[in-house]
Amino acid sequence: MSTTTATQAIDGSISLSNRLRQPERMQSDALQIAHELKDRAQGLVDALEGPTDTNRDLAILEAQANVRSSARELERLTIQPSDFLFQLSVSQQLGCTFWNHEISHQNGYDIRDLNIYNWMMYMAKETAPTVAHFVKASERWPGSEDKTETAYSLSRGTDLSFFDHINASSERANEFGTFDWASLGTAVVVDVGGGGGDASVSLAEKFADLTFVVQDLPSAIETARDLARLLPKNVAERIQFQEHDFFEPQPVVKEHAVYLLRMILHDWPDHDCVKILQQLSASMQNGSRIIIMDMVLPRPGSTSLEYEAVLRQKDLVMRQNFNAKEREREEWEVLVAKVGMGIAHVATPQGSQHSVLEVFKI
Ligand SMILES: C[S@@+](CC[C@H](N)C(=O)[O-])C[C@H]1O[C@@H](n2cnc3c(N)ncnc32)[C@H](O)[C@@H]1O
Repeated sequence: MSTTTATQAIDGSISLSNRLRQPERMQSDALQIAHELKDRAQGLVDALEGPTDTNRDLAILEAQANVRSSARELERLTIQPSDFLFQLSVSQQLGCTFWNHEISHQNGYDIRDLNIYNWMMYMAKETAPTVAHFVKASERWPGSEDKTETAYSLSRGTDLSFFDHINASSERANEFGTFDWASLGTAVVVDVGGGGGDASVSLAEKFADLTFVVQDLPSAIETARDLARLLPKNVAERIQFQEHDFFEPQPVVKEHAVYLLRMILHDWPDHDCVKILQQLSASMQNGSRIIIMDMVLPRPGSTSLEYEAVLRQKDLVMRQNFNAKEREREEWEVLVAKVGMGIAHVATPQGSQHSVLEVFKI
């Protein structure tokens, strides 16, 4: 193995171990040994990169033996689901070069790939607890075909079915809960660039006094209207669909109207956002406001590396697709100030990547 390969492997494992060094995993033996393994692997790299003298070969042999010993210890452990990823990441990056580890060779995943990493985190956090409760659930409800008597519901301590539980705790439900929609009374919510109207439908189901106008380009509105035929009457009768280009003057002009921009502005560079906001500003009346639901990027280093990487990856996707971007709080402030507006409130619901920004005309 070249020293470059070794160094890359170590670098990779160091950044991964930082990403995975969450408090809930600190207690396990596996983690301790994995850290020891990492240190010992670093020792091997040092030995390999060390000065070429008579002690070098001995140092390499000794370091290699240390690595093997930690690796064997790690392999002997029964590893908890949350530790599995850590072991896998270490063995992926170190193991395949130092020893033949079954998992790394069989699966061939590169855990440095964020998608693979996210998938594995999902498996460990979401799927593993369900799997772990399968036997108990089978014992408690032998042969049950009831949607609420599952390993999933047992593992989450809920009486709800999978989908009801997901919906009750979903990011969207959470996200919408951040703003006091009920306080608007009988206002109209204009869902600007509302797509299929999903956001309006979710809100209409919860807030019976609100009415909605979902605006989008003609083809999107056509599809949305088709889908709306499936909605229950008490929801459908409060949602209108309207073809509207948000670069054109806003047709809904009403006191207390709320203009919802959900996942819109991140698709556009600043100069286009200014045009979109100017059209809304021109139509805003007494008590009107804009609710922006979009990402507010954390300042570099202010959150975990892993979380920041996920968000910044989305920032790159915006750049790659639209020459647009995700914005930090200061960037949002500068943007809305360009159209004479200010941000009254920013809230980031727990578990959501989106924030809710309440924007008023100054
Ligand atoms: C990322 S989607 C967001 C949809 C919706 N707001 C949501 O939260 O699910 C962006 C939406 O903007 C719409 N859009 C793009 N350009 C538009 C324009 N010039 N006028 C109105 N809508 C537009 C797209 O059709 C699409 O539905």
